[in-house]
Amino acid sequence: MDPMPHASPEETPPRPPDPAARDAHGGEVVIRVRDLVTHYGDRQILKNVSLDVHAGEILVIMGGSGSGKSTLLNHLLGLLRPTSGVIEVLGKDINTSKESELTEIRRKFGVAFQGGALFSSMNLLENIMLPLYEHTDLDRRTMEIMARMKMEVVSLSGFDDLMPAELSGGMIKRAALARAIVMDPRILFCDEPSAGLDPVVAANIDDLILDLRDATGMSVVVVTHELESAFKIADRICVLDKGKVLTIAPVDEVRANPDQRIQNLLNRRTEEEELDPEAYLRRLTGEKEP
Ligand SMILES: Nc1ncnc2c1ncn2[C@@H]1O[C@H](COP(=O)(O)OP(=O)(O)OP(=O)(O)O)[C@@H](O)[C@H]1O
Repeated sequence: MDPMPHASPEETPPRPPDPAARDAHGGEVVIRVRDLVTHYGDRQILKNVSLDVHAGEILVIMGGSGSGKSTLLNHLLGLLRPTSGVIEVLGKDINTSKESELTEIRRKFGVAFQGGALFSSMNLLENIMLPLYEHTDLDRRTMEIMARMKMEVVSLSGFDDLMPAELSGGMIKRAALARAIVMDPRILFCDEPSAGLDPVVAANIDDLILDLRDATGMSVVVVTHELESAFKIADRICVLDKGKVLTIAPVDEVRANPDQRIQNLLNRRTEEEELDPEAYLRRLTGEKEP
């Protein structure tokens, strides 16, 4: 008997789906939030927030100051317990998960914090290796190689020995991204990845996030105030207002949404620029930004 019968073309087994090739809006759900309610003391901060994040998509969370973006992000990271509601990350309910299960889920996501959150006493290489120390038993040499591969991805090769105080704002953001992806996460969370950077450096960070997503197929959740950045990188935008989701939709739909609260948020930058007399004067005189 032929131990390996040849399959006819009709019998060819189906290929497993390629997550990177899936439709960003119809693919597997990697984060599922339902009716999330949270309080600080007596004050209700999030009001029945529901949203999904799909495999391979970039979801940008926007909203005015105090609208609840950081609170929502902290919930997704399992750092806060809600008053009620469900938060499932990669199929696990993180509110009811044990600490050991939470650690297992956290291995599968990376976080790039707003200020970089680099340890000032460690050099760049050590900072980027940190998650490997925390979550793996790899030998130091392997960790160094893995960290350097990610430093190359974010254009920080050769800066192993620099201390955080010696890095520019853009380098700190890139270092934070390198550390966040050093474990090849399924989900990357970025808190204000381009805030405080000049426009060219900020645009580089946006390109980097897009390239990382395209290369790995990971999902990315970004909290940002930067409108240009949101429009450039988002597949979908979730607009929060006073703890409620006003809309969660593709960029073009959000821009065309007639809701005045959404339009106020989207037009904020233009209004701010119009009201800035110094910027106006600089435009007239052709002087560069200080
Ligand atoms: N630890 C806390 N204790 C009490 N109230 C808090 C706490 N953290 C945040 N808040 C309040 O909760 C609300 C939502 O805050 P949050 O930081 O989530 O908003 P945000 O949209 O991220 O704002 P920003 O863009 O200014 O960072 C705000 O009114 C804030 O004052």
